[in-house]
Amino acid sequence: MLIVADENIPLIDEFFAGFGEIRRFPGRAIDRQSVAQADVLLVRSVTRVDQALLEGSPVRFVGTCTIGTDHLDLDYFQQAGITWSSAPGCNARGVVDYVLGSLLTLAELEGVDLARRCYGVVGAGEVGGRLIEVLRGLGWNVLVCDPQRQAVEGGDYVSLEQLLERCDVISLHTPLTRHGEHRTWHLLDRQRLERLRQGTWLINAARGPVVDNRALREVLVQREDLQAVLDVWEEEPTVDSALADLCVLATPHIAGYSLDGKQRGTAQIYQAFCRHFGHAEQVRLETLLPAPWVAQVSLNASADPAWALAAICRAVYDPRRDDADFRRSLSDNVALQRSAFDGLRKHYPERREIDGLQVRIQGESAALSRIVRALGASQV
Ligand SMILES: NC(=O)C1=CN([C@@H]2O[C@H](COP(=O)(O)OP(=O)(O)OC[C@H]3O[C@@H](n4cnc5c(N)ncnc54)[C@H](O)[C@@H]3O)[C@@H](O)[C@H]2O)C=CC1
Ligand SMILES: O=C(O)C(=O)[C@H](O)COP(=O)(O)O
Repeated sequence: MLIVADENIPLIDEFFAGFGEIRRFPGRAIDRQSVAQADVLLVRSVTRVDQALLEGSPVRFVGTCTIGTDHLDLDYFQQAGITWSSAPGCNARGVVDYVLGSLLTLAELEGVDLARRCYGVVGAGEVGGRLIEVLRGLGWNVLVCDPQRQAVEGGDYVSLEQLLERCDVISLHTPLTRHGEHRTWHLLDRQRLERLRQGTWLINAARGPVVDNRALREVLVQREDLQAVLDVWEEEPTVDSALADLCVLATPHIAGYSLDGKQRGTAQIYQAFCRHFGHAEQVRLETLLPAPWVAQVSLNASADPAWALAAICRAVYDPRRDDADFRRSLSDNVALQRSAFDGLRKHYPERREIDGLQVRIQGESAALSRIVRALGASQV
C-alpha cells in the first residue's frame, strides 16, 4: 500500500508505518503526480482534494487530520466511491483556549470586566458548544445562533440579527459553506459589520471567508470602537497586512494548534483508516503524548477570581506570543510573507490544552473552584 501524506501530520510513522510505504510532501505541493500511485491520501487543510487531483489515481481513502472539510470535494468522493474521514472535534479545545486568551487580552487592553459582557457564539458545534459550556460555566451571559440546530432541536437560540444587536463579543465557529440557505461565506458582510454594536469585539477563528475581509478592514478604519481578533484570513497564506495592523490580535491560523489537538487529529484518522481496511487498532494516542511542560498551578484561596482566571489560562497558553511572532513575519514581499505564514505553522511550539491542567487551591474558595470546573481543569 502506498500512503501519501502531508509532511506536517504528526506521528505519521507511529500510526501508519506498519501498513506500507509512506511518502511525505508539503501539503500545498501535493499534486496529480504525487498521488498517481497512492492508495491512501492523508492531508491537512491546505490541500484541495477534488476531481482535478484524484481522477485516474488509485486513491480510495482520504483522511484529513482536521475538523474543517471545506478543502474536500465531498460530492466528488461520493460519486467516485472514495471513502473519507475528517477528525471531528480533534482540536476544538485548542480553539476554545485561543478564544479565552483573546478575551483576557481584550479585557486588559480596554479595562473591562469580562463577566459584564454579553457573548454571542455563532455555530454551536464541537468548538462553539465547548466554548458556550466554558463561558456559561463561568457564569457569563451567552447567546447562541445556530439555525440548523435550532431547526432540529428548537430551544434557546437567537437569529444572527438578534445576536449582533445584543452582544458585545461575537465569536464565529461555523464551517465555511458557499451554498445553501445557511451558507457562511461572507456571513459577516459589510452591512452586518457596519451594524455591530458600539465597542463590539469580533473574533474569527473559523475560516477567513466567513468575514468579508475587505469590508472589515474598511469598517475598522472608520470605527475605532470595534476590536477584531483574526486567526484566519480570506486569502491565506496571503495576508492583508493592513487588516492585520488593525487587529488587536492577528495569528496565522493556529487557534487549534495544541499538540493534543494535532496528535488527536492523526489518531482519529488512523482509527477511521483501520475501520475502513479492517485492521485492528494497535496504537493508542495516550501512550504517545508527552507530559506537559506545566502540569499543575497552585493558587491561594484569597486570589481575586478575575486574576485567577487569567493566571490559570495563561499558565497553559497566551495568544499574544503567536500574535507577536506573526507580526514580525509580515512582509510587503508576498512570496516571503506566504512562506513565513506556513513556516510559523510548520514550526509551531509545543502548546497544551487548559483542561489538562491540575489546579491546587490552598484553602477554600467556591469562586475559584467554579472557575477551575468551568475551564475543565481538575482541582487537586
Ligand atoms: N482556526 C482554527 O485553527 C480552527 C478552525 N476550525 C473551523 O471551525 C469550524 C467549526 O468547527 P466545529 O465546531 O468542530 O464544527 P461543527 O460542524 O461541529 O459545528 C459547526 C456548527 O456551525 C453551525 N452552522 C453552520 N452554518 C451556520 C450558520 N450559517 N450560522 C450559524 N451556525 C451555523 C452548524 O449547525 C454546526 O452546529 C470548522 O469547520 C473549521 O472551519 C476548526 C478547528 C480549528
Ligand atoms: O481542524 C481545522 O479545521 C483547522 O482549521 C486546523 O487547525 C487546520 O490546521 P492545518 O490543517 O491547516 O494545519
